[in-house]
Amino acid sequence: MSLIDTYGRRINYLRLSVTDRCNLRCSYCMPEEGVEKLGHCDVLSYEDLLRISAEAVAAGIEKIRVTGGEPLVRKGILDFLARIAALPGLKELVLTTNGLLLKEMAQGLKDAGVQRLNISLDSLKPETFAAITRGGELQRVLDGIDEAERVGFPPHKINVVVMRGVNDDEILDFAELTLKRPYAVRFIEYMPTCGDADWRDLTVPGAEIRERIAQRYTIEEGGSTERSGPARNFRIKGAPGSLGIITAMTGHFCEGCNRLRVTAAGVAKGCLFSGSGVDLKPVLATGDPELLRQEIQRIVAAKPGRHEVTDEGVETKPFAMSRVGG
Ligand SMILES: Nc1nc2c(ncn2[C@@H]2O[C@H](COP(=O)(O)OP(=O)(O)OP(=O)(O)O)[C@@H](O)[C@H]2O)c(=O)[nH]1
Ligand SMILES: C[S@@+](CC[C@H](N)C(=O)[O-])C[C@H]1O[C@@H](n2cnc3c(N)ncnc32)[C@H](O)[C@@H]1O
Ligand code: SF4
Ligand code: SF4
Repeated sequence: MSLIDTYGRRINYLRLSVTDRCNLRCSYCMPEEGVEKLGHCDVLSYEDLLRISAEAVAAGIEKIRVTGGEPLVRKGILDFLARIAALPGLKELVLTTNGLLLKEMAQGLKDAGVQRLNISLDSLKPETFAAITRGGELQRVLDGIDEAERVGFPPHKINVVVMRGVNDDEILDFAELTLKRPYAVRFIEYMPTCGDADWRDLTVPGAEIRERIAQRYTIEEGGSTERSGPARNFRIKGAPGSLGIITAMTGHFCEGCNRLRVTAAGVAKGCLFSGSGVDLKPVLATGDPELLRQEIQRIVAAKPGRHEVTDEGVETKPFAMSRVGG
């Protein structure tokens, strides 16, 4: 089976948010006081998340990325991941994390069948890291990254949200990390999802990030695979690691978009910026897998052609990325 939308795009990638909770409060993701938490009844049970995943895979999804909030803070996550990994037909199970709990959980994640980790890391300086994350301890994340490598994960993808005047002085430091380690460092353009008025000052265009690296190093174009994300990849000549830029604001990767999202509250979204999305709870309540599969097919059919972030900002209402899963 395959899921093809009205623009001819094959949708084979599901981003599944398992919680809206987080052990950090990144300034670009949520307000300082945090966001109102979903009640326990509003968060989908693991059983329901599994039913959605099973039907999505049966319909044509090949890759599932588990995200959040912070997925590693949800109780029982390792058992859940092992059950997802066992779904027949699923080719890739991957996870996006802030890395704070990796030191303790890396082995468990590997044993559960997670194949690869994307780790958010916005600064290599303890004070800047603490300021961006509002209290996070950099060393814990670095230890977690090392531990995940030690237990045998393939080279990690490191996500860096670049913000002018905050961490853009570290673009070269992050690029140089790929000279020492085989990581895929991806710079993400800051998106004004929280409705902030000063986003123009903060967003550093991908072209500028690349140019700053190119001024210092010879760069070569790098490849991307069919199920790979929205990053445009390149590398410093001779480096074991690679670099990528996710031009969420200035670029147009929507024509190649292959993804579907389900939030922790059970709302399916054809696009990161889809306003209200489709609540899957009523169809889950019927207990009928066929109806669930049909609903997934309908959401794919209604997937918008492009994003609603333009040079003017975000057209949709502000939202906390932690609610949608990035
Ligand atoms: N606009 C937009 N941004 C996205 C999309 N997918 C990912 N991003 C941005 O890229 C960030 C990093 O995403 P990840 O969770 O690492 O997933 P990914 O980039 O799909 O990862 P891979 O599948 O490993 O390439 C997200 O949090 C978003 O900020 C997308 O479909 N549209
Ligand atoms: C919402 S987090 C969820 C997973 C996990 N807590 C983490 O931080 O990796 C997923 C991704 O969204 C990105 N993100 C959140 N808000 C963003 C924003 N305003 N602009 C760009 N990326 C953002 C984060 O950097 C992170 O890589
Ligand atoms: S980006 Fe991830 S770690 Fe940071 S607040 Fe959002 S959900 Fe938490
Ligand atoms: S903005 Fe929407 S359509 Fe564009 S790549 Fe992201 S999810 Fe896909």
